[in-house]
Amino acid sequence: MPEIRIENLTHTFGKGQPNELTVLDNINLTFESGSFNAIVGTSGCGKSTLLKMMAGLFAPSDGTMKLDEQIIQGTDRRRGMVFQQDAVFPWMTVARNISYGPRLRGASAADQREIEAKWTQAVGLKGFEDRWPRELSGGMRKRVDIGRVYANDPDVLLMDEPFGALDAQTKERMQSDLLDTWSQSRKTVVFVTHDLEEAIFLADKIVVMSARPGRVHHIEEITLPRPRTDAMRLTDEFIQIKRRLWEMLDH
Ligand SMILES: Nc1ncnc2c1ncn2[C@@H]1O[C@H](COP(=O)(O)OP(=O)(O)OP(=O)(O)O)[C@@H](O)[C@H]1O
Repeated sequence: MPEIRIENLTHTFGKGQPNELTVLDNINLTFESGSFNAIVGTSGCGKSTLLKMMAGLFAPSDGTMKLDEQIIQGTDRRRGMVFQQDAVFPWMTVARNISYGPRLRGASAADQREIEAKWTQAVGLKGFEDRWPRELSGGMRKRVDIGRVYANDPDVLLMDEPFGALDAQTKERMQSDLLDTWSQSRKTVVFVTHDLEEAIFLADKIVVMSARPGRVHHIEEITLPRPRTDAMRLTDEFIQIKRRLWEMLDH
């Protein structure tokens, strides 16, 4: 499993123009192979920009971003991205959505059925294979999104507030289920969120960013044991981490 290394990365939108805006300033980060990482910070500190660069959607104005020593350039199936808004195709059933990537790459019908069965089960959608997205709740559509990214078997999962639009209870269920899926394959995950509790519950490492321009303010290693359980959210250790991180954020 690969490691992501970000070195001396700076990004300025509209460089050289009167309205140029430096959103990321000298970022140095390593996301270890197989680790679950979260990025938190106030709105506008550049979290999504950093994640989109890791996806290869655009290049930094300065510095490098490497995956296994190779400079990240352009999008690649090895780096799967889940956005806040679900990207489910409304004209495909749940199963067809999930096997979309492999089908595009020419997987046989038998392989597609196998992938559909594996991932509908893994993301908790068994029994819903033939449903249409319009028949699903927001949480279920998110499950389709995650299943579809996993079905591509990426090495890295980049998640931009994937549960941001869900109610609190659904969100907690999705977090636990995501950890279950992740623990079976240990892909390298980078998860952007506003929600400190979500970051602490999920991650091995939390990057706290400060804004204007976005910089790495602090890195918190989370040593809570795995598997994580909902009861841990109420422990003193958890609450103390949350309080400490909350005080670091620019409010
Ligand atoms: N394509 C773009 N062109 C110009 N400015 C941009 C572009 N994309 C983002 N920005 C600016 O860059 C800054 C960082 O945006 P970004 O979306 O990365 O922040 P964020 O930390 O993810 O915010 P949020 O938590 O609100 O999603 C913002 O000031 C935003 O307006």
